[in-house]
Amino acid sequence: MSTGTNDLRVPIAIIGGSGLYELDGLKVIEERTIETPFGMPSAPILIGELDGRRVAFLPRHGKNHEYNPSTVPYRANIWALKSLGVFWVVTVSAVGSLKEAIVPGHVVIPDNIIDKTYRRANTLFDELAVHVNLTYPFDPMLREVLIECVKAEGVPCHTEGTYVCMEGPAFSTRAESELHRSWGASLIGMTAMPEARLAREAELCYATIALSTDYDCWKDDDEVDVTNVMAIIKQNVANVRRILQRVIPAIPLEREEECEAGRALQFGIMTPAEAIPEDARKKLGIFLDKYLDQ
Ligand SMILES: CSC[C@H]1O[C@H](OP(=O)(O)O)[C@H](O)[C@@H]1O
Ligand SMILES: Nc1ncnc2[nH]cnc12
Repeated sequence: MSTGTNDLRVPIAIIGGSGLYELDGLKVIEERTIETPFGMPSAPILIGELDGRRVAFLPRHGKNHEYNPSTVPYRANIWALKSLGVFWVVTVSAVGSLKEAIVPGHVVIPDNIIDKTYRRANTLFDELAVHVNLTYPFDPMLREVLIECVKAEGVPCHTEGTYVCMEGPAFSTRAESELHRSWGASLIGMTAMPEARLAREAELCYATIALSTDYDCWKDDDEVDVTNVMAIIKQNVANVRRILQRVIPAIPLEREEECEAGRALQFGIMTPAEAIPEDARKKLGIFLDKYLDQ
C-alpha cells in the first residue's frame, strides 16, 4: 500500500469519463500503481507534466472501460489522488440533456447535483461520524476557471445546471426522464455521485466539464443509446482536449487557501479522536491527521 506521503506533490488531477482514457499533451513521467485501503483505483495513475505543471490523470471507468458507473472504485480513486497531494480535481463527464437549449455537443459546467444513486459506498468514513457541508458540491472558483476556458475555446457553454445522478447502468425510462425535467434539472448522468461527495470529504477542490451527448429519452424523436453517445463524444473529444489544455495552466494554484473545500472537515468530525479505532486512524490518516494530531 502507498504510504500516503508524497515526495513530489501533484496538485492537479483530471478524471476522464466515457471516451476520455488519456490526456493529450501530458509529458508522462510515471504510471503509478497505488494500492489503497479501499482497494485498487480504476487504473494506474498517469503522472506527468503539462505546461510545467504536475498533473495526474485517471480514467474513471478504467483503461478499457471495465467499470460501470456502479462499480467504479470511487473511494480508492479519491484516496489515491489525495495520496499524491492532489488538491484541484477537474472531471469530464458525458451527460444527457434535459433541456432543449442544451444541445448535444454543448458543454455545461454544472453547479449542483441531485443524487439518486443507491448502491454505492458514499462516505470515506465508515468507522466514525463525519458530516461535511455539501450545499455546493462543485467549487465556485474552479467552475469559473472552467467556464472561462470553455468560452475561450469557442465551445457553447452553459454556465450552470443541476446534474441528476442516477444509478444506471440502464438509461432512464421516459417517465423518469419527464420527472427529472419537472424538477428543473438540466443534466442526467451516472457518475457525479458519490465522486463529488467523496472529493468534498477529502477536502479536494472539485468541478466538472459535462459534455451533452443526447436528449436522454424525453424528446419524441430521440432515444439514447451508447452508439449515439459515443458518436457525439468522438465528434467533440477534440474540443474537450483543447479545453483541458487551457484549464491546466489557468488553475490558480496560489489561491488554494481561498477554496472552502480545503476546510470541509474542520467542523465536520463528530467522533472524538480517542474514540476512533487505531486502524481507522491509519487508514484515514491522510484525511484526518491534520485535525486529530493536535
Ligand atoms: C457511455 S453512456 C453512459 C455513461 O457515460 C457517462 O459516464 P461518465 O460520467 O464517466 O462520462 C454516464 O455517467 C454513464 O456512466
Ligand atoms: N441520457 C443519459 N443518461 C445517463 N447517463 C448519460 N450519459 C450520457 N447520456 C446519458
